[in-house]
Order: sequence, then structure tokens, then C-alpha cells
Amino acid sequence: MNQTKEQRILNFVLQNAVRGDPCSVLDTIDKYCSQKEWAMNVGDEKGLILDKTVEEVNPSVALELGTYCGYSAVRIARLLKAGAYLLTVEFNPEFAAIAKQMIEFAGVQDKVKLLEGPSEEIIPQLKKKYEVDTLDFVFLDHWKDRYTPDTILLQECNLLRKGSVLLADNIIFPGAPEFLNYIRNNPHFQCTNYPSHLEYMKVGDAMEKAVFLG
Ligand SMILES: O=C(NC/C=C/[C@H]1O[C@@H](n2cnc3c(NCCO)ncnc32)[C@H](O)[C@@H]1O)c1cc(-c2ccc(F)cc2)cc(O)c1O
Ligand SMILES: [Mg+2]
Repeated sequence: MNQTKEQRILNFVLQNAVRGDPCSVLDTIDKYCSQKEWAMNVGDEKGLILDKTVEEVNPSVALELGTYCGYSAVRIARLLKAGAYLLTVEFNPEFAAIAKQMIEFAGVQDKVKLLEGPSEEIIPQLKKKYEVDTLDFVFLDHWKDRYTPDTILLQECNLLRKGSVLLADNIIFPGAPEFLNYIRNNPHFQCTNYPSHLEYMKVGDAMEKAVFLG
């Protein structure tokens, strides 16, 4: 049975990256996806915007929606302080299995909890089942038409506190127009746009940061 692209990416990492070295895992994925097969990782350029936001927020509890191969989970987890952790949600079992191996190879498994299932089911369980009080940081990178419903759900579940930071990928390409309209016209959020480029391409893209005002 021939391999999937995601399996090829993982194998390339297992064979070429340094076990326990998150930066080498990220560089190896970026090398593969820019030279051999494009894939929808946040990538190195937008990854720097993600890094700066995570460093600025310095979250104790972070949430990611849409793990895919685990690139941004590794990217975020490598920056977390002692005792801090990332919850990452992925509903495709094949991608979850790839991401689990990627996260373990990078050596950040103690900082990452990979939750398998759809975000709309997982989010309402975060407080009781996963003992979350509130989220300091949320990275949105799953289906673009789910950014708004899940942002509303996070608020309904009282998972955001004054100062919680949301960062959304792909504001321009593929685009999340409905989310942009929602979040920029919502008085409870203070928004900032970060122009960049689509991962591994010269096409324009952007990230949007939204700080919850309470
Ligand atoms: O579509 C993009 N991302 C989607 C990510 C999906 C991942 O997240 C998982 N997922 C989705 N919804 C949910 C969910 N909940 C919602 C459903 O219940 N709950 C849990 N997991 C979920 C999927 O299983 C995948 O693992 C994208 C495209 C381009 C792109 C650019 C240019 C092109 F030409 C083509 C593509 C660039 C990007 O950076 C992109 O992020
Ligand atoms: Mg993306």
C-alpha cells in the first residue's frame, strides 16, 4: 500500500532530523515541504510570527486546533516554560498518528497533549475532562470555516479570560473572510494583522491576532 504524503514527511524527519531536537525537526519538515512536496504546515516565515506571539504571551496553557503533522505543535511546545503545556486537537486518526510520532521524535511529548476528535466535541470537555481553567493562547489552523464557530464556542465554555490571545493562520490564503468579519467587528476582541506569505510559496497570506478583552 503506497505511503501518504504525511507518512513521507514523517519518514524524512525520522531519517534526517536529530531525535530530541525540535529545531532540527522543524528545519527538516521545512526542507522537505519546500523542495519535495508542499504541505500545509504553518512553515518557517509565518512560524516566526507564531514564535513571537507565543514568546510574548508565554502561555501556561495553550490550545491548537488542527494538529495535522504536528509541525506547529512542535513549534509552540519548544517555546513553553517548565510546567506549561499545549493541548492540540486533531480529528483525522491518520494525521493524529503521524503527529504523535513527530512530537515524540522532537522530544516535546511531555509538553503536548494530543486530543483526537473534532474540536466542537473536545472544546466543551476541556474544563471538566482535561482540567483546564482558562486558555492563555489559542492557535487556529483547522478548517477555515470552523474558526468562527469554535471561537464562539470557546467563549460560551468560558475558556477565555481577559488577555487570552487567539492567533489565526491563513487569513488571506485560503482565507477566512467570515472569521475576519466576525472578529474585527467584535468589541470583545482587539485585532492585529500580520502580513506574510503562504508557507513555502511566494503567494501572500497573513495571520490575525485577536486579544480577548473580557
Ligand atoms: O486547509 C487548510 N488547513 C486546514 C487544516 C486541517 C487540519 O486540521 C484538522 N481538522 C480540521 N477541522 C478539524 C476539527 N474541527 C472542525 C471540523 O469538525 N477538529 C479537529 N481537527 C480538525 C484536519 O484533519 C487537518 O489535519 C490549509 C490550507 C492551505 C492551502 C493553501 C493553498 C492551497 F493551494 C491549498 C491549501 C494552507 C494552510 O496553511 C492551511 O492551514
Ligand atoms: Mg494553515
